[in-house]
Formats: sequence, C-alpha cells, structure tokens
Amino acid sequence: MRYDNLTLHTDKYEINMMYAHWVHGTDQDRAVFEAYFRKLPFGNGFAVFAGLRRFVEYVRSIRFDEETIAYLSKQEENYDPEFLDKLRYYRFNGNVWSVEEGTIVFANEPLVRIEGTVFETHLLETALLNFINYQTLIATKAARIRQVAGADLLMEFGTRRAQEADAAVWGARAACIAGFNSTSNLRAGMMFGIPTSGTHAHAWVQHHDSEEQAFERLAEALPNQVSLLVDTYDTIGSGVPNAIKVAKRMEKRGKRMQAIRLDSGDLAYLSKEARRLLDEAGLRYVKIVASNDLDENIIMNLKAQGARIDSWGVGTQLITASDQPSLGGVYKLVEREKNGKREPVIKISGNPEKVTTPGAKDVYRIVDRSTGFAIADYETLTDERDVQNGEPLELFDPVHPYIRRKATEYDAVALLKPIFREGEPVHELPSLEELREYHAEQLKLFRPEVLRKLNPENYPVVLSPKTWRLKMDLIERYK
Ligand SMILES: Nc1ncnc2c1ncn2[C@@H]1O[C@H](COP(=O)(O)OP(=O)(O)OP(=O)(O)O)[C@@H](O)[C@H]1O
Ligand SMILES: O=P(O)(O)OC[C@H]1O[C@H](OP(=O)(O)OP(=O)(O)O)[C@H](O)[C@@H]1O
Ligand SMILES: O=C(O)c1cccnc1
Repeated sequence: MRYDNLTLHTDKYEINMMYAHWVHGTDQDRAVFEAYFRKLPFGNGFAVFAGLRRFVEYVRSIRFDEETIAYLSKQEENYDPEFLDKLRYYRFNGNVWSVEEGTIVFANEPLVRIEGTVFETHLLETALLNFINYQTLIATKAARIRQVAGADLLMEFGTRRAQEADAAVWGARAACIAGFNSTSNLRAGMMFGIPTSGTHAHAWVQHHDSEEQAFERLAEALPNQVSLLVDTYDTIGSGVPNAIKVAKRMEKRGKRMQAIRLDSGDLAYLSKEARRLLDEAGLRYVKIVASNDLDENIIMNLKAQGARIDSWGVGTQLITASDQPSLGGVYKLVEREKNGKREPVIKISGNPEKVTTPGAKDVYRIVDRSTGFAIADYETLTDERDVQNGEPLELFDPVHPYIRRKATEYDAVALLKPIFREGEPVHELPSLEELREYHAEQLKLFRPEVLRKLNPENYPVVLSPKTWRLKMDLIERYK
C-alpha cells in the first residue's frame, strides 16, 4: 500500500455528499466555499497564515487510483460503480484564491476561497482545514516566540515530541516562516531548504569515561561545528570548565568552539555564571544556547532576569502548540447554484458568532496613507468595486454597527490572490526565504498595540455595507 497518496485524506462525509449529489444529478452545480477561523489562538492579537504550499501540492496530486477505488467499492455505502468510475477522472478544475503564507490574518475573514462544482469542492474541505489549521497555529506560536526573542537565534527542536512525522516537518517550516532560524530535522531541511543545526545528547557524555574525554572527541570529529552540552553532571562544577579546556585546545589547532548548551537547572543563573567563566577564559565568542521546555513566557522571563543566552532551542511547546493544541478553522458554503443562477447562502446559529457571512467575498487590508499603518480589514462581495476605486469607506464593526469610522486616504491591499484558475496553478509559490521576508514586512504594517502578546488591541475586520445588508436580509428571511 502507498502511504503517500493523500486522495482519501478526507472525511467520509465528503465522499458521501459527492455521491448523493451525483445520484441526484446536481454534482455539476457550482458552489463557493470559504475557509476562516472564528477565534485567534493563544489570546494573541493576530495569526500567521501557513499551509498553502501543502494544500496546493495536495490538490495537484489528487488521483483516485485502482487501490483507492477498490477500497471505496468495499464500503458499506455500496457506492454505484459508475460513481466510482467518475472518481477515476476527478481533477480539480475550479478556482482557488488564498492569502499568502506569512500574512498576518485575523478571525472571521476568508483566508481561502474555493469555487467549482460541488463535486470537486466538497472533497477539499478536510485536507485544507487539516493543513491550514495546524500550520497557522504553529506559525502563530512561532511568531509569539520570535517577538520575545528579539534578534536571538531560534532553533526548532520539536520533532521527537511532535504529533508524528508530517507535523514535525511542516511545523518546522511554519515556524521558519514566522522567524525561526533553523531546525534540527534534517528531512525538513532537505525538503524546504531550512538551515539545520545540532548539538549533542547527554548520551554522548554518558557513553565516555569522562566528560572531558567526551567533549574532546566531539571537538576532534566536528572541529567546525561543535556545541557542547554542559549539564550532564554539574554545569558550573565540571561542564563549563571542561568545555573551556577543550575550547582552549581547539584554539591551538586554529579552531573555534561554537557554543555550549544548557538544558536544565536555573537557566538565568547558570547562563550568567557560564558567561562569566567563558569571558574570564577569553572565550567571548563561544555562545550560550539554552533548551528545556521553553516557550515565549519562559524566554521573556529569562530575559527579564538578565540571562546571558544567545540562542534558544525550542521543541515541545512550539511543535505541539501545547497551550492551545488546535485552531478551529472552518470551511463554509457561502454561495450555491440554483436553476443555473448563483445565490448567496447563510448558516444561522443560536450563537451569533457562528452565523456565516453569505456571498463570495474578497478581503482588503486598508492602510492609512498618512501613518502607513493598517486600520482595518474590509470584506466585500467579489463584484463590489468601491475599494478598488479608492472611494471613501464606511468602516463599521459588524457586531456593534454604531462603532464606525470613515477611511478616505487609504491604500487597499487585496489579501486573496488567485492560486488556481480553472484547475491550472497560476501563482508561483514564493521560496521560504521570500516568505520569511514577506512575513517580517507584514509585521511593520501593524501598530504595536495589535501585535503585543498580552491583552492586544482588537484589530477591526469589517464588512462592506452591501455585505452587511445581504447578511441582515438573509437572517431576516430565516427568522
Ligand atoms: N530562571 C528561570 N526562570 C524561570 N523558568 C526557568 C528558569 N530556569 C529554567 N526555567 C524553566 O523551568 C522549567 C524547569 O523544569 P524542571 O523542573 O523539569 O527542571 P530541570 O532543571 O529541567 O530538571 P531536570 O534536571 O529534571 O531536567 C523549564 O521549563 C525551564 O525552561
Ligand atoms: O525541551 P524541548 O523544548 O522539548 O526541546 C527539546 C528537548 O529534547 C532534548 O531532550 P531529551 O531529554 O529528549 O534528550 P537529551 O538526552 O538530548 O537531553 C533536548 O535536550 C531538549 O531538552
Ligand atoms: O541539537 C540539539 O541540541 C537538539 C536537537 C533536538 C532536540 N534536542 C536537542
């Protein structure tokens, strides 16, 4: 069996809906879906979108081959063989718009819009949400860590604690988009061109007769890349002094030790002591790396305590997003075809936050020309032209419509870019380096009040008056 075919990486209900549409002859009706999330993770003021590359590769790879068809034919739904035959020819021929990876995004705005037949669009829901929910979550966690780390090096160490192999590599990539500098996972390095880095485990020290011998042997084997883990027995009593001896011997061979790593104990105290000992030995160039269940709060605390740590290895807390292990992104129908005509649809809910916004939409970032800061994200129906024409905009809060302001002198940046047109990829996916730069530029668009980690200001995501009216009319109709 091939494990790399993602075609059936979908919930059964998608296939069942496709089947029922086929049975009733409505499978070629058009539909528009939008993906968005309703609540920002970690109490953060923004999220960092990621997952598009994985989704694009998935869409292009969908093939119902003999093995998948044979498997489906054995399901108790007893799908008609003619339907299964149709699946053999499944190719996505629709349109996709998406925000770019690395974009700062907010709750309740479309991140991906998919247009096509119901047959082809239903299938994509599960995989799309699986990819963007996880990767956006990790990129957002990474952005929080980058924010407190300042210009320090951040190394992603999470693979051993990640929720399996795909999460490890795609999580490493998401972290890198949002500002991590390297990963310990060589496969992620090879797949995506992420710089890789590695020190050594306690086992290396335990395997030798003495700590000094262990350090010396590693330094001999890896003279250009050696970082020594100094906490196996006694960090200040033996680890750092032994590392200093080895660094001095390396100097005689014309080599420089890169770093020492602290992985337990009081990282603030130990880093200050280690820095003092290294400096006294004339080893100012030897950096100090810290690891041990770090997250943004501990890193911020360590910095506040004056820790002398140059780079941070972050594993578990990042790769599992342990304080909030899932993002609740959803995929909702916003438009259907009825009797050959497109019409907006709504999902009503007792919970006002869960009422969907009908109609196929675009979203624009409204940037105030005088300050250069983004002041709101503005959702319009796709056929509206006010924003593109630079007309004055009424920005009002959809939950509290009496809170409003006008925008006149603004630039509008369309966030949704065409990715597939009639099944053909039309967007060249940027390199990881380009995405990192783009993400860093994105951050400059927002006031610090929106970006701060704790109790950030709520950034407005608003509806155009036309979108708002449509939503109110449909709510009225179903009341
Ligand atoms: N100065 C500090 N201030 C705040 N948190 C710290 C400080 N130093 C270390 N930490 C964090 O506190 C936690 C300590 O974990 P733990 O109680 O397991 O101690 P440990 O030193 O790792 O012990 P062990 O030797 O069993 O690994 C880690 O998350 C670590 O990053
Ligand atoms: O703490 P995290 O943020 O998850 O970072 C990864 C951890 O994985 C390693 O520990 P482990 O005990 O697995 O192996 P070791 O023998 O190399 O310390 C490493 O020393 C870090 O502590
Ligand atoms: O290179 C390291 O130090 C490393 C890598 C993965 C996990 N823990 C540590």
